[in-house]
Formats: sequence, structure tokens, C-alpha cells
Amino acid sequence: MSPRTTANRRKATDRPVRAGRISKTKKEQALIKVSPKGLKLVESENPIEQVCGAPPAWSEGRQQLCDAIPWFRCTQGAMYHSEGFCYGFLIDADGGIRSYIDEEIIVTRIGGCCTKDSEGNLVLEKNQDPGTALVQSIIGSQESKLAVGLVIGSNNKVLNRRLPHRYNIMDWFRVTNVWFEKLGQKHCVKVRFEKLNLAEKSWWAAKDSPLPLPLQQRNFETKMESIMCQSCSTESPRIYNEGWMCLDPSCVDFWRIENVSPPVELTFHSDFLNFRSPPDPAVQPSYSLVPDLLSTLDENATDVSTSRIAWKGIVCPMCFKCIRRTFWQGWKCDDDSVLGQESCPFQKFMNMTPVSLRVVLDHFELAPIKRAILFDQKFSIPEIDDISFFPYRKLTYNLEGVGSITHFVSNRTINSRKNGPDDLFVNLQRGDLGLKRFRIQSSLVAGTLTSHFAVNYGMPYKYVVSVDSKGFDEAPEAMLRTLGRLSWATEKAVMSSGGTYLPPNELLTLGYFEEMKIGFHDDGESSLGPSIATFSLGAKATMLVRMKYKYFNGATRRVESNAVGNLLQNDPVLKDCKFEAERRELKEEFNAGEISQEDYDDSRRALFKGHKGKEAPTTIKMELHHGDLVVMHGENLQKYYEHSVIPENKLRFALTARFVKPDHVNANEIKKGEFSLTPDQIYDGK
Ligand SMILES: O=C(O)CCC(=O)C(=O)O
Repeated sequence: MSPRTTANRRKATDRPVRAGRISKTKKEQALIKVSPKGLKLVESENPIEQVCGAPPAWSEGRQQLCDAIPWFRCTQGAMYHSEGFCYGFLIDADGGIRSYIDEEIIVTRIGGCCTKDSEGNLVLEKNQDPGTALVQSIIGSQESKLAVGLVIGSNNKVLNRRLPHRYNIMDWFRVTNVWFEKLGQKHCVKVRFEKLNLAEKSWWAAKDSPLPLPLQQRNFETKMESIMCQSCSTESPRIYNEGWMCLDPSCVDFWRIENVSPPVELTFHSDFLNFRSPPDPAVQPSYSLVPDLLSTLDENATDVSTSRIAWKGIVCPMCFKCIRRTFWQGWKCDDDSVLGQESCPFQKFMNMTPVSLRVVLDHFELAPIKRAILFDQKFSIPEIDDISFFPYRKLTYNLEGVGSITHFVSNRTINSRKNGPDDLFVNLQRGDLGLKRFRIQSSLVAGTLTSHFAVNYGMPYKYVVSVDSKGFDEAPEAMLRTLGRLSWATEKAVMSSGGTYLPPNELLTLGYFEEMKIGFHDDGESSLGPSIATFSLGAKATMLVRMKYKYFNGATRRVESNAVGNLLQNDPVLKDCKFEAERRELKEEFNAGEISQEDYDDSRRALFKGHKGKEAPTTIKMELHHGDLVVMHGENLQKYYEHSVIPENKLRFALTARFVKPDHVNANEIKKGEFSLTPDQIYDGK
């Protein structure tokens, strides 16, 4: 069906190229050719050029970028969108075919619904639906005149310029067009961005390229041709030279030129690339391109330095690199450097005005005389002992054949005693304990930092991260007192459960600012003894304990839903695991020699097949209050179960003591775990 033109239709191909157009080198002209293979051809035929300037901010890591730039808070995917608006967009390797970049215009595909084919090319898995959050958000920004921040990654080959860093902030852009195209048999969404500030030369323009035309000399009259489709009565702009197409994916004439599919090679129409939107003061961004967080933090206000906003990243005012808050006191530019990179001397350490207990504790008088606890029947109910260790309440959770968790519940008398939890909370905030955030070794997203600060004293210990250890001879007084309390709690809990007490020789201190936490993990390293004791100071926290995925489901995780993962070699069939009765019966038959290994495995596979594996429900839920002590005892507890802790307020410390087996430690480090307590550092349980 041939298109019916609108009243003001002009023949676009006849129109002269107007002022306001950036003059293009031959190479750039060639880039306008947008066949699937064309871009690669252009890339190899043309040497990579230098850019003329430097980005206003940059980053070598995605995590650092997202932490410091509020308009680009997405660690995966190309678009940062929130509540119906697109705020930031990354142009990297996968803009897709028919992409375009020059100094002022960017044409790219918006992500989603993609997978990689055998050659590593992105292919659409399904149609991009106009109703998806990505599509709605980009339209939301266009309609609301919200400027979008663009970042260009060094994997981008369309620009064909040498980019100085892995991620480079470009500028603010307005969304001028959002439309659908056909990609293979599916349809995808494309967007045209236009730089907001046309008066200044873009830093990514080619070195020695001419200045842009001044605004007064620009022609804002050029318009894209727009034609109404005869079939669906929707107007679509003319984007390609080869002919006009209806761009409404629901129309029978979608993506057809004069009733036939368009050729493989398409070239952008000059009006589509050359038109510029007249200046419009209503088009504004939500944030500064390079935010200045530091100027908003009043260091003398007591509740600022540990607040959520204060552990965001910043842009280094000296070298413009995005840096994360890795240190308890603040930011250090060279800490987030890539190895071998020149380091920048910038550092900003906060005043760290001590946080008062009153700010973090909700109880009217800081702590109750006796803590009343209502147990939720959904979780394990502990044995309660109010007598043996008075004034503590002792709650014991027994996990059959696995171990026990003992919770010593503190109160006002214990907390307010001299050198007790109230004093320790204040003392731990004096001086520099050496707390830092470390990189998580097994994180899915490379470079992710822990969401808490840590420092280790005594024997070296590696938990989710590798932390340097300082000797106990360097430990502040407050830590030795804590060690006294944790040794007391470990001994009492282990003796009550009939185990063997091994005095701790390592103390890991975690510090949590507002909204920090520790996700599910275990403390099951082979170098550790069976007891782990934690002392809570400051804000209340919730500790959750659950069975590990593979012990709950009887098999490891599998990517494909419904497929069965690797079966457990030695299934402990824990109480309340999935298919507990069936798994126990099969195990007994196998152990009794009634069924072969093959039959045992086949029967388990048949049992699990078709059931999507899921995380185990929470077995134990504990509220950890200021002054409380928790002792986990039993090697199998760490083997079969995992725990997480989510604090609630602006500051919490968790000090955890363990016994590290000396034969797992370098001889020259053993000394670090040696300590002796003065009589008043030894805790008497009061
Ligand atoms: O914050 C806490 O109470 C727990 C800390 C913890 O799980 C650990 O040190 O392994």
C-alpha cells in the first residue's frame, strides 16, 4: 500500500543540507551507511581517531560509575530508568545495526529482549513491547522534556574514536524520536538523542575538527518529513533515504517501502540527521551532569557521616574519576585505581562526629529492664532460660544433628554497666579502627564492594572477602574487652551444649552505616573451629538463618528452569528439606543396599523433575539488639545453613570471634592471634 502524504510533505531527498549540520569527514559520511555488516567494514577501513577533549567525569569500572553518578544507577543493561523516566543511557558495544553517532546526534537501539548468537552478535529473542518499562521510560523522558545523560563505553565502535576511559560521561541529551524497526523477524525500539547544548563543541568530536556553528547561525527550520500511513492512519517520520515506512508495529504495512520489505542496506535521510530542535528552556535534567555530593554533607552534623547518602561514590575533584567510599572515614582516589594506573593524591576524610546511642536506639530508655520477646510460629521457637546466666535471657535454637544457636539477650543493667556495651559503642568510634569495604571475591558483578566495613584483628581470616589482619597487640582497648565478652559467651554456650570450648583467637569487626547489610553467607571455612560468637553494638538488626539451596533442594542450582542440578553425593536429608520423607526413604534403601547408586540417582532425579528449585524458607529469625551476644556452634551448622544480617539504623557494629586453627596459618602470623586480658577485661557475665 502506498503512503498518503500529509499536507506539508516535501520531497526530502531534494532538500539541500542546511546550516547547523556538523560537517563530516569522508569517514564519518561512510558511517552513515548502516548495513548490518557495514559498520564493521567502516571500522576496519578507517584508523581510529583521537578525540578533541576530555570527559567531565569517567570511570574504569561500572560499579564506580553507578555509585557516583545518580542518573546512571544501573550496574547492568544500557538504560537507567526509574518510576517511568529514563535518566541515563550507556552507548557501548551493543547499539545494534543502524546505529549512528556524531558530535550532536546519537541513534541507538534500546536494550532488552536480546540474546547473543554463536558469533556473539546480539539478536532479539522476542518483540520489544511498547508497554515495557524501558520503552515507557524513554517515551516518558521525551514527553516530560527530561534530559537524559549519556555515557559512552570504550567498546563502542560506531564513533570510531579512541576513548580515554572505559566509561566516559558525554553530556545531556534530549530524546527527539522513539520508533519501532524490524530486526530479523522481530521488532525493536530505536531512539534518536540530540545534544542539549549545541553551543559548545563536544569533547568526543575529532581532534582538529571545526567548531560547531554558533546558535545564531543555525537553522532550526529543517524538519523531518512525516507521513500518515494509509492503512493505520498513524504518522511516521522518514528516517531512511530508501523510502518512507510505517513505523507502527501493529500496522500491516509496518516496515515496508511501497509494499515490499526494505533493502538490507539503509542510509539515514539527511533531514533525519540534520534537523535540530530549537532551544527550549523547559528541557532540563534532573541532576547535575557531575554531581557535587561533598558540598551537601555537613560534617559537623552528628547523623550525616554514617547516613546512606554519605556512603555514595563521588567524582574526584582533581582527576574526575568516579570513586567509591571504601574507607570508614571517606574517599581516597587512588584506592579505586586500576593496577598500574597513575594514582591521584585526592582524599576526603570526614570528621566522623560520634553517633550517639540515642540516635540509633528506639527504646524510650535506650534498653528495657527485661526484653519481652514474642516468637513467630513461622520460625523455630527457642528454649528459654531466664535463670542460668541472669541477667541475660538465654534463648537456644537446636538444629537436630546440625548444631545450636545460643542468643544471650541483653538489657539495660548489662548495657549501662561501666565498660559495658554503651561505653564500648562510644569507644569503638574513637580513633581509626582501620575499617574498610573490600571487593567480594565471588560476586556476580566484578568489582562489587561489600555493603559493610570490616577489619580483622588476631589470626588471619578470609570470609566473603580477603581482609588483612592486624595483631591483637595493635587492637584498641574496646576490642580486647569485646574479646573478653565473646570468650565468655562462647564458653558458656558450648559447655551448655556439651561441646569442647576452643578460646577464640581472631576478631572480625564489621561496621554498618545506614542501609548496609551482610547477605546470606556461611562461616564454614576448613580453617575454623566449630564456634562463632558475635557481639552486637548500636542499631538493632535482624538475623536470618536458612538451609543452603543444595541441601534444601537435594541438588545444585541449574540455569534452565525445571532442569535438575547436580545431585548431592551425600544427602544429609535435613529436617524440613524439600521431599524430606521421600529422600529419607530412598537414602535408607540405598544405604541398606536395596537399590544401586544408579537407581538411587534416577529416583531422585524423577522426584525433583518438574519442580523448580527455590531458596529454603527462613528457619530462624532473631532480633539482635544492642549488647546481645549470639553463638553459633557446630561445624555442620556452617556446612548446611547460611545466615544474613540486616541492621536498621545509622550505625551498628558486629564483632565476631572465631577460633582459627593454627596449622592453617603461616608461622609468621601465629603471633597475631596471641593476647592476654587484664583482670577487668575478662568478662564475668554481668
Ligand atoms: O552482623 C552480624 O551480626 C553478623 C556478622 C557475620 O555474619 C559475620 O561476621 O560472619
